Amino acid sequence: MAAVDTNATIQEKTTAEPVRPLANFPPSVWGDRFLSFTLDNSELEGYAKAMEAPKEELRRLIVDQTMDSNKKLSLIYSVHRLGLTYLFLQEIEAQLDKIFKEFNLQNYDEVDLYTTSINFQVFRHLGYKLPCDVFNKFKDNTSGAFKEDISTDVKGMLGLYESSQLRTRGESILDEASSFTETKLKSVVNNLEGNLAQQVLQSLRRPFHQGMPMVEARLYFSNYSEECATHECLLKLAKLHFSYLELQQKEELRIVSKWWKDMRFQETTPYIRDRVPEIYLWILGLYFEPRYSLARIIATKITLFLVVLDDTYDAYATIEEIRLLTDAINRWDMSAMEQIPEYIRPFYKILLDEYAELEKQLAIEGRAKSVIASKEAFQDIARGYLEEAEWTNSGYVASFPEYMKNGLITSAYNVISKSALVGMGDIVSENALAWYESHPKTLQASELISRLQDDVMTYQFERERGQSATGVDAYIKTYGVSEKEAIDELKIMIENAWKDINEGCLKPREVSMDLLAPILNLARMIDVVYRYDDGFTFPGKTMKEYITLLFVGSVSM
Ligand SMILES: CC(C)=CCC/C(C)=C/CC/C(C)=C/COP(=O)(O)OP(=O)(O)O
Ligand SMILES: [Mg+2]
Ligand SMILES: [Mg+2]
Ligand SMILES: [Mg+2]
Repeated sequence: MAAVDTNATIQEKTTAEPVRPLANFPPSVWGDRFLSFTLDNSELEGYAKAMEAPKEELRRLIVDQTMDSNKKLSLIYSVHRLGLTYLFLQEIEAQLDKIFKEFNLQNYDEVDLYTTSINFQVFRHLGYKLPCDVFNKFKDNTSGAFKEDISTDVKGMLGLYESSQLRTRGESILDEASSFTETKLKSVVNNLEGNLAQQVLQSLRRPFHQGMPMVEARLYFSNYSEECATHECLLKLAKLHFSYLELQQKEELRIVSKWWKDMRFQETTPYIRDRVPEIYLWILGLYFEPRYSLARIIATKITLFLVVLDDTYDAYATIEEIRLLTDAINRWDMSAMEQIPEYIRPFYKILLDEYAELEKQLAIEGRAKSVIASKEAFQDIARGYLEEAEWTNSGYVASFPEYMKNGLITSAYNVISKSALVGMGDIVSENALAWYESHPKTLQASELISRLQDDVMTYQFERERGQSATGVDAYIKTYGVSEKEAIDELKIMIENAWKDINEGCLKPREVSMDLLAPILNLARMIDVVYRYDDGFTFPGKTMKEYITLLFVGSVSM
């Protein structure tokens, strides 16, 4: 009998597939449908030309000195809700500077709740801290509660509800207003009809301030047709603007979908979530302005790399492979290819090539630093993901402070916000980049919202899969509270982080709103994706609805 080749059997044993934490994520709902779009540039230019006339007419209205200030603020509110502020920013700020300077609380004595709330929202959205005292007169002096009689004023209640989302720390009247109006609006919504019913339903589902600007603009156009019709030029400009943006965004989605397919990630790493339209929607949420087209494409690619990385660490690699891959990402050198497992080499090569290409392109503009900042943040998150994997591998449950220190990094909002800067052009000055690198409070708040909202919605799924580190379990362990109390506490932290973001967007700002908007909008996208469920792993509700609204239907107006 031939000697048993023990080496062979040992060899067989060691090459047997290791046990992998596969997640069997639901497949993409979109397939290749966004690849077939073809952009007709003459159609795009046609919309741009047609926008000129209504744009000039609207500009004249905005600067019209004869218009009553409440009417002017109401017009600016509709302009803002339709996503058109960026076309008139100087004119709008000049008007608001003037009206804000004349502010006097007595002027609001006779102003109704709805008008007061429109004024409040316009000023706060544009960065002016109109005092929340303007709402004091709607409270009963003796009981201190909101007067019951305002609860029949549905439009006023809706305006107060939307206003309360813009509160900062210490504005307790707006904390009360948020819950008071939400309760009242929920109690009447089923008896409402027409546009008002749609308006209340939409705000209760997601207030404008927490929504995705591009989608909110489309919903405003549908649900507030009367307000949009007050000026013909506003209606016309909004329609043409939506048509222009739709073509440009469908082309961007085609470009990133084609890139993803050409890179063959679904074949080389088939265990990952196939979510290209969802990640493009996420990045579109950061900035929809036409001038940020290239920025969206770059940021989408880098965020897709993050999905590959996160799912590799969470749903496929062994701890040994994770250690080798993290070391390779720290080394950031093609020579590290041989140390990492076969299946992840294509990803590693594409990652390094893509960043090298970006660095070369941006060096021409003298802005390679923004690429370096993004790359370093990418290396940082790989180390953060390794830390989580080590905890899971050893069964260690981190203390809450320890978890959060790592969790702000694994929120991915540092690397995504820095990646969003890469294609934004000259607005990203040295000072702007230094501000981001200083890890400002507004960015930390957005990271906290991302980390904790995601944990609140995914911790059961992740706990079942043996992941020991989530914000919920760390909080329970550290403070010895029940799961429900832990979740309630995390939600309070999220609410306070929103107040910090609101504060950070008020003048005088540390950097221009162009640089704050991606951070604010990243927080908004967490509400879009995780308010009701884990809308990214299971994207069949909100994300599917938003992708259909923006990229499948046509702008039927
Ligand atoms: C954490 C978070 C919401 C990040 C949002 C930014 C973003 C799109 C990151 C890319 C990786 C990703 C989709 C994580 C969310 O899923 P997950 O629940 O698997 O993330 P986790 O493994 O960090 O919990
Ligand atoms: Mg994950
Ligand atoms: Mg993860
Ligand atoms: Mg999660």
